[in-house]
This record gives sequence, structure tokens and C-alpha cells, in this order.
Amino acid sequence: MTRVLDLATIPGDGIGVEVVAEALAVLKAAVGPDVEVTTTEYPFGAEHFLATGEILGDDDLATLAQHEAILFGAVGGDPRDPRLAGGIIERGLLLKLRFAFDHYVNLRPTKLYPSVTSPLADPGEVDFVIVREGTEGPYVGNGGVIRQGTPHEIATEVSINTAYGVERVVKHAFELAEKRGKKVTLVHKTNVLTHAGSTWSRLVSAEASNHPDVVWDYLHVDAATIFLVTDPARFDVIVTDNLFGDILTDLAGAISGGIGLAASGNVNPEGAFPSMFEPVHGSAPDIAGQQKADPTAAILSAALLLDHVGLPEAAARVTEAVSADLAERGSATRTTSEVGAAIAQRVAAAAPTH
Ligand SMILES: NC(=O)C1=CN([C@@H]2O[C@H](COP(=O)(O)OP(=O)(O)OC[C@H]3O[C@@H](n4cnc5c(N)ncnc54)[C@H](O)[C@@H]3O)[C@@H](O)[C@H]2O)C=CC1
Ligand SMILES: CC(C)CC(=O)C(=O)O
Ligand SMILES: [Mg+2]
Repeated sequence: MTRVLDLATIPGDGIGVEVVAEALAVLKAAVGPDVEVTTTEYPFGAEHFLATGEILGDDDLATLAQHEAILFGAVGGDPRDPRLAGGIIERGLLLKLRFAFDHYVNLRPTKLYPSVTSPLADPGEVDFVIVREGTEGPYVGNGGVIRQGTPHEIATEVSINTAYGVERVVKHAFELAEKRGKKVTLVHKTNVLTHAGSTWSRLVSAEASNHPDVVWDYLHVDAATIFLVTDPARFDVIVTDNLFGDILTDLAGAISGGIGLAASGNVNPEGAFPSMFEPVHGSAPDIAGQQKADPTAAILSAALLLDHVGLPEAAARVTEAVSADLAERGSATRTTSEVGAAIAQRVAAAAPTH
């Protein structure tokens, strides 16, 4: 019987549209004839909002929830446009999806492929995963502004860290480390953010006692930025909060060959909701519409999706094709479509045909 993989796609804005087209073509080429991929494209994003006034309603969430997984591009428009002020799209669409679908594991693997040049002189073996908490922290919108517009204006942005939320993501990080290099690094700022820091430290220490073969250590986030540049090979699994994870994963992308290679998954491990896979990067208005975006991050995100939905062989075909393509491309400049087509061709050649 043919397995049906029913996907929602949300290409979004800017280069999101360009890279999702390539990722979807690669995904379809990877699965082989035993899997039927059905896709429904949703128009959400800044452009859609400006045209219709709609961002993402509860009825849209109910519709999206019917799909097995979501392939997401990137959202965000012209930052100078006052109609998009306050991250109305980033919050009202992307974060709303992550929160509503309980994507508490924001999985961001970093791997320096052998043929890829890192800006670091001697990076060593770079292969780690940042497990970023995805539903809490300062991203929940808890705060406000009083005395706005006066010299006495006060703005607050309160970071929410629940024991429930921290414990489950920490547990996931340790379980991942069990399958990898058996090391977890908690990154926080416990010397200053002492309230949230003590919750994270206590729950990491408690979970560590369930994993005697996993070593764990701790770094303040500022020091973590040093070691990501001077000694990235020391990391296996980093667990951290929503904000620190956001920042560190752009840095992780930069040291491993560029943000155009950095993939991610917004995962609900229990499968209560569809998980959503997206490149780490944004809509890149500076290069949008010019076929300059590297679609590899979106393609590797599609591989994470395939793995998540129980198609690990298809996922491996994608990562192997990416690895081979990276080895071949060297410093040649290719368009978004050329990179996508080259990877899709390799994947198709490796996929079963019966
Ligand atoms: N997940 C999402 O939808 C995200 C959305 N954003 C939004 O995207 C917009 C732009 O944000 P920025 O801070 O400029 O971050 P960005 O990630 O879009 O771009 C940062 C820099 O990286 C380059 N870049 C990004 N992706 C690339 C790719 N695939 N290939 C080659 N170069 C690439 C861009 O050209 C730019 O110079 C904003 O509206 C922001 O809020 C930002 C991050 C994530
Ligand atoms: C635009 C933000 C909401 C998201 C972001 O930068 C990220 O998830 O990496
Ligand atoms: Mg980010």
C-alpha cells in the first residue's frame, strides 16, 4: 500500500518562497514511488497580510493541524514598513504556530561538511545540535510599556520559564545526547538571570542523574560565543532557552559554512500536533527575488522532516546528496534553482524506482 505523506507548505516571504520550492522538489524526489507526497500551499506571510489583512486565524490553525508536517520558508517584510511594525508577522504567524502546535523542541543541528570552508582557521570536527526551547522564554509576549512616549517610559519583556517547559526540553536534550556524543552543555546566564537560571540549572542537574553515561557542563552564554568560535568541536548537545538559542544558532550557522546551510525543526515530539521544518534564516529582503539564496538550509530542513515522519532512508538520501553537492560546488556561484536542481538530480538518482 502506498504511504501518503500529507504536507502543508508555508513558503512565506522573500527568499522563503524561493528556497521552499527547491526543498519540496528535493523531498519529492527523495521518497521514491512507495510514498505519495500531497501538498497544500498556504499563502501566509507579510505580503498576504498587506494584501488581505489576515495573518493566521484559529480556523487556519485547525486546517494546518490536519497535515502530517509543515514545511516553512521564512516570513518578514520590509522593516521600514510601519504596517509591519512590532514583528506583527513574526509573532502573529511564526511564533503563533510554534506555540499553538507546542513545538517545544527547536532542533538546530550544526555540521561542518568536509568540503565546506569555515571562517574559522582550525575548526576541528564541528558536529553538534542546539536544542532550543521553543515555546517559552522572552518570546511569549509577557511585558508591556507604561508611560509610553514620555521621558519616563518603561518597557518590560518578561522571560517565562516553567518547570514543566524546561524539564521536558532538557529531558529531550539528554535523550538526544544518549544517541550522540553523550555530552550536554547547558547555556544560560545564571550569574545574572538568577531566577530563570536556577530553574534551568536545577532541572538539568536532576535530569543528568537519570543519564550517568552523559557528561554535562555549563557555560554562560557570553562565554559560549567564545567557544563556538575558538573550540566548536567541544560541543555535542547544547540545551538553552528560546532567546539564547535563537542567537547562538545564527552563530552556529556562520561557523559551519553560512546561514544558507543551517536547518531546523520545530518539533512536537509527542506528535500531538504537526511539527514544522524551516531554515534557520529569515526572509533576507536584501537578496530576495534575485536567485541568490542558498536553498541548502531549506533542503536539509526537508531532510529533518523526512526523518521525523519515519522516512529515514529518504532523509539520508537528501543529506548524502547535499554532502556530495557541497563537495562539488566549491566556490562556484550558482543560482538558487541551480543548486536545488543539482541536489534533486542526485537524490532522484539514488531513490528507488520500482
Ligand atoms: N524563521 C523566520 O521566518 C525568520 C524570519 N526573520 C525575518 O526575516 C527578515 C530579515 O531578517 P534578517 O535579520 O535580515 O535575517 P536573515 O536571516 O533574513 O538575513 C541575514 C543575512 O543572511 C543572508 N541570508 C539569509 N539566508 C540566506 C540564504 N539562504 N542564502 C544566502 N544568504 C542568506 C541575508 O541575505 C542577510 O544578509 C526580518 O523580517 C526578520 O524578522 C528572521 C529570522 C527568522
Ligand atoms: C523571527 C523570529 C521569531 C524567529 C527567529 O529568528 C528564529 O527562530 O531563528
Ligand atoms: Mg533567528
